[in-house]
Amino acid sequence: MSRVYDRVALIGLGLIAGSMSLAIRRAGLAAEVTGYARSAETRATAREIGLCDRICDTAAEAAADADLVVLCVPIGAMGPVAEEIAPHLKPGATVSDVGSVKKAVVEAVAPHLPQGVHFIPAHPLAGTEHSGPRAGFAELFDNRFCLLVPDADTDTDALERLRALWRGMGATVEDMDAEHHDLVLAVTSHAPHLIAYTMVGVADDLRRVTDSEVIRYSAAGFRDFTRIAASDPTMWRDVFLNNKEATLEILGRFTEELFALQRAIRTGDGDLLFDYFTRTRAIRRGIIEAGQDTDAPDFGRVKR
Ligand SMILES: NC(=O)c1ccc[n+]([C@@H]2O[C@H](COP(=O)([O-])OP(=O)(O)OC[C@H]3O[C@@H](n4cnc5c(N)ncnc54)[C@H](O)[C@@H]3O)[C@@H](O)[C@H]2O)c1
Ligand SMILES: O=C(O)C(=O)C[C@]1(C(=O)O)C=C[C@@H](O)C=C1
Repeated sequence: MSRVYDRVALIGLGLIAGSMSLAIRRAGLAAEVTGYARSAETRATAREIGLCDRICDTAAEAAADADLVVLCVPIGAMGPVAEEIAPHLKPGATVSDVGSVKKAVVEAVAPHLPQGVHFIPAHPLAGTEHSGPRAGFAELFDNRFCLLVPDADTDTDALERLRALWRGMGATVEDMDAEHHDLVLAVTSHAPHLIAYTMVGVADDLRRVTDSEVIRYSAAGFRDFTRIAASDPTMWRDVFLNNKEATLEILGRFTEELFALQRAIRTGDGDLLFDYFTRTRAIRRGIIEAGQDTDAPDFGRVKR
């Protein structure tokens, strides 16, 4: 794979930035990857494990001279970080991000960026429940989608280079507009996470009543929920605070369906339950036929 950028700067050194650095270096996509994280402890860990070619003590130092700067911080930190690096950006550089919400990130970041800097938001549909600089691995983006959010004014060369970077990291790249992205992800990622958090919370409340049996005898379905509900609290707090409208819309629909199923159970309406589960099973089979892997945690993986 050939070099796409001379210098890539990653701001925020957790699961996604760590995986990006390893994937970029695996494929030789940049001459140098610099990194910055807010806490001295994270920077020390990143240095110790050789996560990037160079770890900087300020965001400005990491971003200076970079051809691509990727914001890999929680959604709520995107705006302040953009403001901090803005005066140090090289003319012609591209700024991108990996945030799980797009409209709020565009609104928070774009106003800070100077003329002559290209801003192309992105979202790799890949992750795990782990966070921090030790969580990254080079294969995270292999066969996953990465959604880019260009607009009508986006520079085509800058867009092609960012596409080449994500393809080089193993991802399948598609474009989407920010509002549509946030609605789709509210269905496929944000609401499911909230439901998992809730279910594990309910089980935790019940634990006191059932003498820990819900944990001891947790079945596969519940274990999947606990994996998802172990995800980073800061990241997910920021996702919900910044994709409020779409998430509330989907949760409203979810609650209505839940009430309908609840009623069917109470009234013994087996036909309704059977028909409903038949329909949802077909959706699962459709995902598999479309080339996505069968394991729930691999949702988002694509056939190449
Ligand atoms: N985890 C996932 O599954 C996943 C998947 C796709 C996208 N994302 C998005 O990627 C971003 C990063 O997520 P992650 O999973 O890598 O999180 P993470 O917690 O592993 O890493 C975030 C890093 O940002 C640092 N940080 C926080 N605030 C900062 C600030 N103000 N300035 C500099 N550094 C700061 C933290 O110290 C940490 O090192 C989030 O916006 C998230 O929505 C996450
Ligand atoms: O597999 C997981 O642990 C994830 O939650 C990854 C996941 C998802 O919901 O699919 C989480 C948030 C993202 O923004 C992208 C991917």
